[in-house]
Amino acid sequence: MEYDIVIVGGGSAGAVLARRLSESSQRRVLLLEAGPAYRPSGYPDALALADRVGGDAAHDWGYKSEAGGIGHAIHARRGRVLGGSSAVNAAVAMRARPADFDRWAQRGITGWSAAEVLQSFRKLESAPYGDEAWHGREGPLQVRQMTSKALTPSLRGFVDATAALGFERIADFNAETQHGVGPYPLNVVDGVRQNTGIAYLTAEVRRRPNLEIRPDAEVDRVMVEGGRAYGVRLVDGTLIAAGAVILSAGAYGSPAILMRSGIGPADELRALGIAPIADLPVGRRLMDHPFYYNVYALRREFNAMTPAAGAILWTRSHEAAPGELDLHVSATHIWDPAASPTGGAIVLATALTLPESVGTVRLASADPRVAPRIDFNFLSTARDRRRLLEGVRLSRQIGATAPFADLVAHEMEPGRHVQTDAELEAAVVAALDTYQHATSTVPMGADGDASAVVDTLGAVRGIGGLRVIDASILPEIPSVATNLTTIMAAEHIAARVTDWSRS
Ligand SMILES: Cc1cc2nc3c(=O)[nH]c(=O)nc-3n(C[C@H](O)[C@H](O)[C@H](O)COP(=O)(O)OP(=O)(O)OC[C@H]3O[C@@H](n4cnc5c(N)ncnc54)[C@H](O)[C@@H]3O)c2cc1C
Repeated sequence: MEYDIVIVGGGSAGAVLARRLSESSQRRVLLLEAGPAYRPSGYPDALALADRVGGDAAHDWGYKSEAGGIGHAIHARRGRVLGGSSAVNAAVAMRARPADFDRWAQRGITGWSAAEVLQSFRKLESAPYGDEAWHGREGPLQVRQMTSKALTPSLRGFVDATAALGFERIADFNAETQHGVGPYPLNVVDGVRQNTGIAYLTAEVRRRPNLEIRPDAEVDRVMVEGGRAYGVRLVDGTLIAAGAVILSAGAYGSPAILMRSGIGPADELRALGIAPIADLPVGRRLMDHPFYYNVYALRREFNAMTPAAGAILWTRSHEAAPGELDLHVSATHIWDPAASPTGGAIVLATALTLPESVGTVRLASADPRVAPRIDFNFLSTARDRRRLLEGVRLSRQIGATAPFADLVAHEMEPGRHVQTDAELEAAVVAALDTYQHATSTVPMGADGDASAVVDTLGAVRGIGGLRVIDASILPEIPSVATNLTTIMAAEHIAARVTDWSRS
């Protein structure tokens, strides 16, 4: 056998694992990535420039969700490149809150308390600001706090208008207090998005003789015999043997690979002609943040749209549980200026950050070239609808408050003709998008939790030598963007597993 460990997917989590696991020169690590692997300084502009969000078609998996209850499909973006979705995201570097980890504990999950994960959050970052109690100074990921001065006039107007409505100003969302408004922390340096292919897989790390990174290598399935994973098969039929397999293919990729390998809901697999080897609830707990864009045309004299991100209000609906912050209003310029009559626009996007609606990821076919079926099942509860609409009303209230209101020409979306609750609900549902934060399709859980697929260190139940470590194992979606929490999860597990071949 040539490799001790094969990691499938070099995204937010996979790049972390490739670096950490190859720190021991005795361990031979292979990282397989379906997309290309650019040099750290060689990413094309479509991926490198932080103001361009979502990448391009050449580096996207092209997934579309099912229309479902909201009546339309959504482009579920995922980066297909070394760095994964961290190479196409908005580079907002915010951590899950202690209240998020408290909910994990309520599920019986141990080892992931707010105090325990804080050390892993500190370990991942290099932040030249903030209190050392919260921040790391020497981690691979460069994180910078946007200042009010660096914001465009309209983004600053958003912060000031929100503060004028009585919300607290937050200088550092990654410290003790999150309830309020302030500029984003970003993993951006000199306008370049620091994806994990850059931050974790530096030229020096890539030179390690015991680490091989193989691009353009798409995995079909995990090879399992006698209840043990012994390698993977690529879509082109190549077999690769390894002592242990880690799936880090993301919230759509990892469940799809598991199911093609016979690990998933047995009835569904049989119906597709796949022989089940472990009947587990893979793909049954898809969670994501529903997202609605309240858009304003900027007045021509305030048309600046760079930097694109931004600032955020993190707050709670009237129905939030105690201690929870279940709404975001995120202010960015991620909008085509040509679509604005004034040549400039600002988006106040509302997200429900603690949705109770749960969706699914299923296989459409045993053929790895066929995309999985993604059903977000957004707004399937009345409470989710009410809370999201409360957020959109708040966003429009900010939109009508000075100084923001003085900087914009008019509201473009949903537009002034939308006034009644029924009109607003119809407009929000018709244009609903995802925040692109899919999680929990291969959820971790305590022993005895029948809805879990992996244990608290990512080991797949009942299969030896197989782990899943990426956004799919988060037991539920955190109330914030998911990149930092995914990177943290990889750091957290990498530091705790002592024998990767056992599970
Ligand atoms: C447009 C967009 C904007 C976002 N904005 C933010 C933001 O500003 N802040 C934030 O915190 N989060 C953001 N997110 C979410 C965040 O980026 C993701 O939660 C995070 O990157 C997920 O990490 P992951 O390791 O689970 O998966 P990914 O990073 O997606 O990595 C999976 C990797 O596996 C590879 N792969 C998949 N299948 C296979 C296969 N069969 N064989 C081989 N390789 C495979 C993929 O190509 C990819 O490289 C955004 C996401 C998107 C798409």
